[in-house]
Amino acid sequence: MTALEAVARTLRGLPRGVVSLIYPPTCAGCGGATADPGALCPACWSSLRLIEEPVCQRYGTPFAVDLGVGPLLSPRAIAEPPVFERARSVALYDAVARRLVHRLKYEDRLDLARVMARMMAASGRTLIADADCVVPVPLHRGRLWRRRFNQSALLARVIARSAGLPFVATALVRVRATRSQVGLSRAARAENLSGAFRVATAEQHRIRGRRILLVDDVMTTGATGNAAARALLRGGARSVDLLTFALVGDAAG
Ligand SMILES: O=P(O)(O)OC[C@H]1O[C@H](OP(=O)(O)OP(=O)(O)O)[C@H](O)[C@@H]1O
Ligand SMILES: NC(=O)CC[C@H](N)C(=O)O
Repeated sequence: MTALEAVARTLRGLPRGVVSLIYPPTCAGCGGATADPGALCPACWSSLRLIEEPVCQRYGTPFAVDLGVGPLLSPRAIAEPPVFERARSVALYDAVARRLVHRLKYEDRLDLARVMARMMAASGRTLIADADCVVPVPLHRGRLWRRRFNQSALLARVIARSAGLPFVATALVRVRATRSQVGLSRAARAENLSGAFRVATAEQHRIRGRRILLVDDVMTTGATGNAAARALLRGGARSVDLLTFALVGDAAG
């Protein structure tokens, strides 16, 4: 057991009140004081722009007005249908959502995965109900080595566990070391991700005939979701839905 594991085990053994005295609970969004560990403070909670129905049935983008007719498709979903069946996200990628995503991904705040995944499980309940297994968008092994963790896998694992679904972490592989999508145009994002994923032959049996719930932290243009869904469908998946924590409104974000 490492020193860190020993500390973690000791803390787990202590009553919650004692742990809170040593580590007072802080807001997952701004770091300010909160009542509950892993929760958002009232200010961050109210600024999070949660996505609610009515949404585009394919992309999960919110509509400004409820037209009272369903199922609804956005003009983009008609002009440019995605490879995945349906995408859903918890919140628009505004200041609070961005902070959560960046803290998890770039500041090693792995503890945030649990609270973010819980919100994803709620927003994605329809997708989860139709899924046979949960697959994270993989990182290329080089980036995984540098980052030391895959933020999407952390989210996917919690979602899978809470739903009682198999967590299939290694069947989808990123075979090309793509540059980050950040700062790329819509067309460049699709180009960057084209052919980046493949289903590992040895694990094809875990994908074949299955309804896959693909999990990522953010969807911007859907290029990553499309490329991953295409690989999964080629690998024999029956269908692919995409669940992300945040949805970016503009493609250059
Ligand atoms: O919908 P899209 O336009 O494809 O954009 C979303 C993708 O971009 C980000 O990844 P990034 O390329 O920054 O890689 P990283 O997660 O490894 O940092 C994000 O994590 C998604 O995977
Ligand atoms: N790659 C992405 O789409 C992430 C969202 C955003 N552009 C950022 O800089 O954080």
